[in-house]
Parts: sequence; structure tokens; C-alpha cells
Amino acid sequence: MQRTIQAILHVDRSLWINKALLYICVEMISSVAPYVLLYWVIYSLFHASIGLEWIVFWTIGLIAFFILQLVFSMLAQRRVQNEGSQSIQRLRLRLGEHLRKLPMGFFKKKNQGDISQALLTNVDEVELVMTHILPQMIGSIVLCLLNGLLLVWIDWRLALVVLISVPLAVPLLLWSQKVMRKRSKIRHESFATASGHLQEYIENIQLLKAYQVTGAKFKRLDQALARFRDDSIRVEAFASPILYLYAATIEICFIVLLLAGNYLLIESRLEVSIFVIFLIISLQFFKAFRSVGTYMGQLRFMVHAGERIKDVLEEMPLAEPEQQIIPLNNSITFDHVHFGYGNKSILKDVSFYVPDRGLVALVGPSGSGKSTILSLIVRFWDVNQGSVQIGNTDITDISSNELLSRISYVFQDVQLFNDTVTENILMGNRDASFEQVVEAAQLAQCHSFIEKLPHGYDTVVGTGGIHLSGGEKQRLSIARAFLKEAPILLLDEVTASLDSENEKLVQRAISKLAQKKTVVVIAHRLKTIQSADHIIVLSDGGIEEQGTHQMLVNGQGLYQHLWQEQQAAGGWKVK
Ligand SMILES: Nc1ncnc2c1ncn2[C@@H]1O[C@H](COP(=O)(O)OP(=O)(O)OP(=O)(O)O)[C@@H](O)[C@H]1O
Repeated sequence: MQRTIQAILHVDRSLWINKALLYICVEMISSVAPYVLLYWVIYSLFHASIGLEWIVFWTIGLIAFFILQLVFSMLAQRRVQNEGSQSIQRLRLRLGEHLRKLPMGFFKKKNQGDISQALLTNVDEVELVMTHILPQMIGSIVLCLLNGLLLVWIDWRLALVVLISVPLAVPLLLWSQKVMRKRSKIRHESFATASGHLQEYIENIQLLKAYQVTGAKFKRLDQALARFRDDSIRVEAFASPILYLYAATIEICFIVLLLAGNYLLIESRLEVSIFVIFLIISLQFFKAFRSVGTYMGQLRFMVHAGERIKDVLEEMPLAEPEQQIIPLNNSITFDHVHFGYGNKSILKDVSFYVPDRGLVALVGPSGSGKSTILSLIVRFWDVNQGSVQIGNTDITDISSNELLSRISYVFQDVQLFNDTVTENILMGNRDASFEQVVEAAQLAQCHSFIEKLPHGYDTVVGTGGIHLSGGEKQRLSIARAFLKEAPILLLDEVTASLDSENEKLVQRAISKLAQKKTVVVIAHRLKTIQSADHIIVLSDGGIEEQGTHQMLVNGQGLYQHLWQEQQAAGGWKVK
């Protein structure tokens, strides 16, 4: 666990050999010291009369140790809390930043529950380990050591009986750790699966309601929750008996201690005073020893939290160039590109050129690879063969920051954050002023509807906020793109799901946005791209034909076929 924590928190060994550890040691010494005084008191009571000056001395001593214990306990706690919280905050930021740099393939292979669990629950668990469990466990170990030494000093024969509990109980503790390690790993996995399904359930609640799919009928969630319940019970069921055995071993050692002490008393080889103080201190020893077991159990339980975070941090981000090149212009070239998701081949030998400030449209049947082409331009994925270039520079030679700063990507499904309209538009450029936000909204044809919202630009939208129509959301996302002012614009079927009124507004906004930019647009409705400089028709991951609208309509190819179909479907109605 320590190695895992060091790895994920980017800290070296000194974290645990630092001031906090020193404070914990002093705190424990101050908590054991009164027993030395007590030993003295009891011994004196039995052997000599005690003078007032001794009573005063012991009282002052007790108070002094109590204050010392309190002060160092507070210092240790503060230190641990400060360092722990700061490290965890750094870890959260690092995780967020790391996730941003990972290729989309990572998000596809991982389940959503896994990722959110690593970011939220697992980080919380590591924080709990850092700020509570680990310091308390270290404290208990130090307490065991100090009390053990004290017992040896008071009576080594009885100390042997107490200390024999260590080699007897520790193997049981290690055994329980082994069982817990396996079981809690399984439990963590089923927890991640269940949270993934739960998230899916909540995200799709509208669909589930419409089709009357209730929780129990939503089988995968039901089964995942049942599996999580069973795995949780199994962790307890497998580890608890061993932990009870561990506790029983310690209890038995105490009983043996009582028998041994009584035997020595009867044989007059032990004084009552020594026996009394020995029993008191040995109780402290056993209590701390049992706590070590409890903390170790909790620690083992949380090891997987650290391991899961480590797994995420060890995922390789998209390679950044050692010496980045700044492209001279914003033309886009696909040079014999081959690409597939995993083993599934999607794009086959795709080559095309979009001149700087040119407008190229991608059309083709559903699943032909249009969106995949856009996602390769922003490096959501890397090509398998060939290259994608911007300004004749391979995009792998451009830093991801430089690359993304040059591109605005407007998706069909607009994602809004649960935040104000202003904050949602500011996503395009965090440094923009409010006046610039308003200007972008005006250009994107959304200023008038924003003004009618209950709190205008301060209205919270997205999940939990005011509901916006598809067209309104789309125009907000175009306002983001206006604010970003990137020289390359990628549009993925932005008007596909809009009614004609909204389509007109969005089209108007896009026409303004696209001015003087390199634009790649995906469109299903061919009439919207008639004026494109160049149209690329894709079919089954390859380029079927290309040219201007007029050239393609005059031909006998797929485009002409799609055009005819759309013309015929133009006036369809429900009969
Ligand atoms: N993340 C992904 N993982 C695996 N396969 C994917 C992924 N995204 C797309 N695909 C597959 O790649 C193929 C091309 O998808 P793509 O979205 O590029 O097509 P498209 O032409 O944009 O389709 P549409 O017009 O329906 O949006 C499809 O068969 C799709 O199932």
C-alpha cells in the first residue's frame, strides 16, 4: 500500500518519515510515560510511605505528560491533515489532467463506473488512509513497541507470555489480509460495474420510463447490484472468522498471563504490586495490538482503491512531440490513412486535401466513417497507418495544446455543463470578458433567447438547470465556437435533428462562424452543402467519389443516388 500511495501521490519515502511521524512517536511516548509513573506510585504504595512532595511530583508529572500528549496529538493531526489534503488535491488535479490527455480508446475499453469510481470513491478512500487509518495504525504499532519494552523492563518472564501473542497472532493477521485482498478486489470490481450500470440507468431514465423498464426489469443493473451485495457479504464472511481467531488468540494470551502471574504469586516469585501494574500495561499492549489488526484490515480493503488510481495514472497518454512544430497554415491533409477501432477496420486508404480556408463536406451512408475522420483530425485517436497533417505538418508533431487551440468542433449532441449560460459559453475561451460572451451569443443567434431566460446569462442550464431545446443548445455551442476563434472548424451534422426554424437560425450562425476558416462539415441533408468547395463521398470507410455538387449530381454515382433519394423524400408524410 505504501508503495502504491507513494506512486500515485508522487512522493518519496520521506512522506512517512517526516514530522508527522515524529509527532506521533512523541504523542505515544507521552501516553506510555504515565504508566511508568503509575508503576512507581504502586511500587511505592506497597513498599514505603509516600511523602507529600512525591504526590505533588507525580501529579505534576501526570499533568505534564497529558499536556504533551495533547499538544503532539494535535500537531500530528494537523500535519497529517494538511499534507494529506494537499496531496489528495494534487492527485485529483493530476488525475483530471491525465484523463484529458488519454486517447479515447481508454474511455471505450473502461467502463464509466470504473473511471468515476477512480476519480471519486477511490481518491476518497486513499484520503481516508492517508489522513486517518495510516497514522492511527502507525500510532498503534509504536504503542505496542513502547508497551512491550516497558513490560520487558518490569518483568521479562511475564513479558514473554504477553509477547508470545505476536508470533501466534501475526500469521492469522497475514492470512486475513490475503483473504481480504482477493475478496475486496472482487468486491471493488462488482462495485465499479454496479455504479456503471447505475450511471447508465440514470442517464437513460427518460427512455426507461417511456418503455416502462423499471429497476428490477433493468436486468443488468439488477444483476450487478445483486452481485455487489453478494461480494460485499463474502468479504465479511471470509475474513471475519480469521479476524475473530486473531482476537481470540490475543484474549487467550491474556488468560495465560493471568494464570502465569497467579502461579508466580503463589510461588512467591512475583510481587502483587508488580503484577497489578503489569496487568494494566499488558491490557494497553493487547488493546493496541488488536487495533493494529483492525487498521490492517481497513488498509487492505483500501489497497485496491490505490491500485485502481495507479492503473489510471499508468495509462499512456497520447504521445506528445519532443520538439513541436507550429504549422504555417491551416490546410488539412489525409495521406493514405488507415484506421480501425481495435481490430475493427474502419477507414481504408483515405486521402484528401482541404485547402487553408477551404470548405469541404463529407457525405455518405450512416456508418461510412465520416465522424471518425473528424475525430482523427482532433487526435481523439491516432491513425494506424498514413498521416493526418495540418499545414503540411503531421499532427503527431504538433503539441496537443497547439492542435486543439486551432480547432473548434461542433457536435450534433451538444453537451452542456450544469452551470450558467455564461460559464457554458466561456468553455470556448476562459479568458474572454462578459462583453465578448454576449457578442459571441449575438453572432450565434442565441442572445435573444438567453435574455428571455429567468436570470439571463446567469441562468443555470444543463442537468438540473433550465431545459433548452435542441436548437437552443446547438446555438450555445456555436457561441462557444465563436468565442474560441479557432481557424479550423469541424461541424458534425449540427442541424440534423433541428426543425426548419431552428435549422435556419443555426445555418445563419454557422455561415458567419465559417467565414475565413478551414471547414470540414458532415451533413446528411445534401442541400445544405451544395455550395461547398469540395464534396467527399464516403462509403464503407473508403472514398467513393469526390468533386463539386454539380459534378457529382451530374454523375451516376452514390452522391447522385443519395441526392435523388432526398429529393424524393422531401415531401414525405405520415399516412
Ligand atoms: N468509439 C467507437 N468504437 C468502436 N466502433 C466505433 C466507434 N465509433 C464509431 N464506430 C464504428 O465505426 C464505424 C463508422 O462510424 P462513424 O461514426 O465514423 O460513421 P458515420 O459515417 O459518422 O455514421 P453516422 O452518419 O451514422 O454518424 C461504424 O461502424 C461505427 O459503429
